[in-house]
Amino acid sequence: MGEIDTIAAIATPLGTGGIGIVRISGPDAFATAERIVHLAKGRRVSSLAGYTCAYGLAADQEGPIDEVIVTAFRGPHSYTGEDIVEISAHGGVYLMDRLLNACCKNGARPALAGEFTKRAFLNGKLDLTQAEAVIDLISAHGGQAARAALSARGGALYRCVGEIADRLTYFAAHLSAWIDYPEEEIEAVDPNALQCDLAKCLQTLDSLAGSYETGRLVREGIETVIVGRPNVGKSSLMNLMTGVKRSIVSDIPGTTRDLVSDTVLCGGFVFHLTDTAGIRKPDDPIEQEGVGLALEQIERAQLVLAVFDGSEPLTGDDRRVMEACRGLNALALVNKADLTQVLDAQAFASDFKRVLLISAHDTNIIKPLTEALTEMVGLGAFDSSAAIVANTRQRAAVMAAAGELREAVEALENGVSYDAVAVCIERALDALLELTGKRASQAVVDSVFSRFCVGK
Ligand SMILES: Nc1nc2c(c(=O)[nH]1)N(C=O)[C@@H](CNc1ccc(C(=O)N[C@@H](CCC(=O)O)C(=O)O)cc1)CN2
Ligand SMILES: Nc1nc2c(ncn2[C@@H]2O[C@H](COP(=O)(O)OP(=O)(O)OP(=O)(O)O)[C@@H](O)[C@H]2O)c(=O)[nH]1
Ligand SMILES: [Mg+2]
Repeated sequence: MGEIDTIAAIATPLGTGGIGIVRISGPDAFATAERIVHLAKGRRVSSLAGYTCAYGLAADQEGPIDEVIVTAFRGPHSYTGEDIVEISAHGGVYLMDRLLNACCKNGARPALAGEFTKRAFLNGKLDLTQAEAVIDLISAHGGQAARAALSARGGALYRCVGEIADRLTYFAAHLSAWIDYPEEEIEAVDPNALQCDLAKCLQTLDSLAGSYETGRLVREGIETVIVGRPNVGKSSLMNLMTGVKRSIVSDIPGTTRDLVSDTVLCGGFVFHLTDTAGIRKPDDPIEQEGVGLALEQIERAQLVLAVFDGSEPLTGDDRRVMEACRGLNALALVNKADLTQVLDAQAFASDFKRVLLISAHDTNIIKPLTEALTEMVGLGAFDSSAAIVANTRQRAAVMAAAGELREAVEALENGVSYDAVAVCIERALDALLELTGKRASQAVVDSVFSRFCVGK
């Protein structure tokens, strides 16, 4: 390991903004900032106490750059655990670039992607799951994903895994003491109790591994397609949900021909909506292509919203839509609730998981619709404060640990030697410590931080 040096980066997005921040971290952070920023009233950057800020003028050898605010953090009480100075200037590509250059001529070097957070990890400020949560926080598109990432940043997964790791450490220690020092007065290992304890850990790991799919839906959003025969109100529903005039609406059947897509937030969850052409035996080749695209979307979607017109009897085209939805995750929306209803909800019972009466002209339906949508994709009871597995690295580690514990439980069941059980427990422990980074290889750590952006 070489000497720890001082790094600097632009921490705010590159563009025009009210304020832009250059962040400096490392042993020379204060000395570097002092050479660039001249504080008002004769104060010195190097004399600033932690968690204080001061007004000044930043300059390089060319002359003044901008008026700035300097914020001081004294290690270990900072994001990275090192000394940090943040210089906030007016946000602008030129100003930020020039400030960063000034830092790099005065004792700092440009930070690599993720290097601030990597230093925070190396200084014990966060574990690998918390570091990964920082990426998820930055890239969250909806409230639920952001809350889940914040829970992980706060250590939800870290604590859950840590508890299991602590118990496994205890079991492993007890087993090896029992095996290695049979003549000492060590409490006998009770195979039934151990099997039961391991099974409990295994159960927690299995449910954690299962949480990956839920987390993915929350992070990435749900591919949702709106289908139905012409004129039932698909585009009206699209516009109601997006809150803008996204699709053309008219009383002429066959208005929508192409796919129209947009992303909406419902209950803090992200839904990628696609409005489609009305499904019918088309009159012309262009419409025919639109119908083909609609049918393809049904196959691809994670959630199908099938719209019907409640004021009219079911037609052959309606039945074709029902058939296309059979066996899929589909919700029947009986539209035009404001008109006299002739459809019987029973008609949809066999092909759809749920039926909802709506009017695409009424914003009051958004609430019950949101509830139905989230329930349809299994997010009705989503708890954003619970520990979840947030990426494939985490899932692989959890599954590896679970696999080892399964083997340990089986070994106990079959009366195999305690040696074999101890080996499995040790391996499970390795997988969990790699997950949190307590015992992770350089390659694992590097690959986690390679996903970060510069300045984070
Ligand atoms: N200006 C600014 N805002 C920011 C950050 C930053 O680095 N700078 N962050 C960067 O991502 C996030 C906040 N993360 C931070 C985490 C810990 C500490 C910190 O000083 N920790 C100390 C003290 C904690 C305490 O008082 O309890 C410590 O850990 O000892 C600072 C920022 C978001 N907002
Ligand atoms: N009364 C009433 N009319 C509605 C409702 N929803 C939609 N409409 C009307 O139904 C007609 C068709 O609406 P669209 O949203 O264009 O229907 P579509 O399913 O997208 O039709 P295509 O694009 O042709 O497949 C329009 O005149 C809408 O104003 C509703 O809830 N109540
Ligand atoms: Mg339409």
